[in-house]
Amino acid sequence: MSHTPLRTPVDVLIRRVDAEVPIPAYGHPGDAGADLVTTEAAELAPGERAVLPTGVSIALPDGYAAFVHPRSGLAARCGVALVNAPGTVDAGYRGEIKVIVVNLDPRESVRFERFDRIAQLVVQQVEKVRFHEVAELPGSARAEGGFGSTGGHAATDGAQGGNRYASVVSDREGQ
Ligand SMILES: O=c1ccn([C@H]2C[C@H](O)[C@@H](COP(=O)(O)OP(=O)(O)OP(=O)(O)O)O2)c(=O)[nH]1
Ligand SMILES: [Mg+2]
Repeated sequence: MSHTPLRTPVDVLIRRVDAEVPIPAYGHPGDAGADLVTTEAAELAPGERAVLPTGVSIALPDGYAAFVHPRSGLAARCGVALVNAPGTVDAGYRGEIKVIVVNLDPRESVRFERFDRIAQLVVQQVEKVRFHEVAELPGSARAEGGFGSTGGHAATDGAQGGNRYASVVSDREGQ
């Protein structure tokens, strides 16, 4: 089945900081993210992180932002994550887009060669809000429930915050 775009693509100006870098491209029609490459080779030991250059800078229209997302293949195969996922590229940012990668594999190093695809860029419209301070917020069904308040696991039902999870994990490890 052919893919008919429902919307006209948004035009984004791009500048190559590295003369040879490929322009970010969508792998398939309908993909949300255009792949970003690293222009520098790098080797990360287990637990090590690096800020890798992508060789491109962009000028987004006002009202848009771009988000640097991880690639699931790299995550599943090598344990590579983005420290700040998703990274936020502001509309006014004209510097080179960088990717903050970390090797979460406990044993294996990971090596990136120049022009390996390391992340993907998702461009989205974003709202700008005005904050209006009030003494009381309007009620809601969820109210202040969060952090596992809907349950789903007997051990965490009724948990009020993050500490409870830490004790659940350590209890299991001791078994
Ligand atoms: O993964 C990322 C995240 C950010 N940036 C660039 C674009 C973004 O517009 C700028 C600032 O990012 P952010 O606001 O997340 O960082 P900050 O620590 O708040 O820095 P600043 O004080 O410059 O806003 O850095 C990247 O190139 N890659
Ligand atoms: Mg900031």
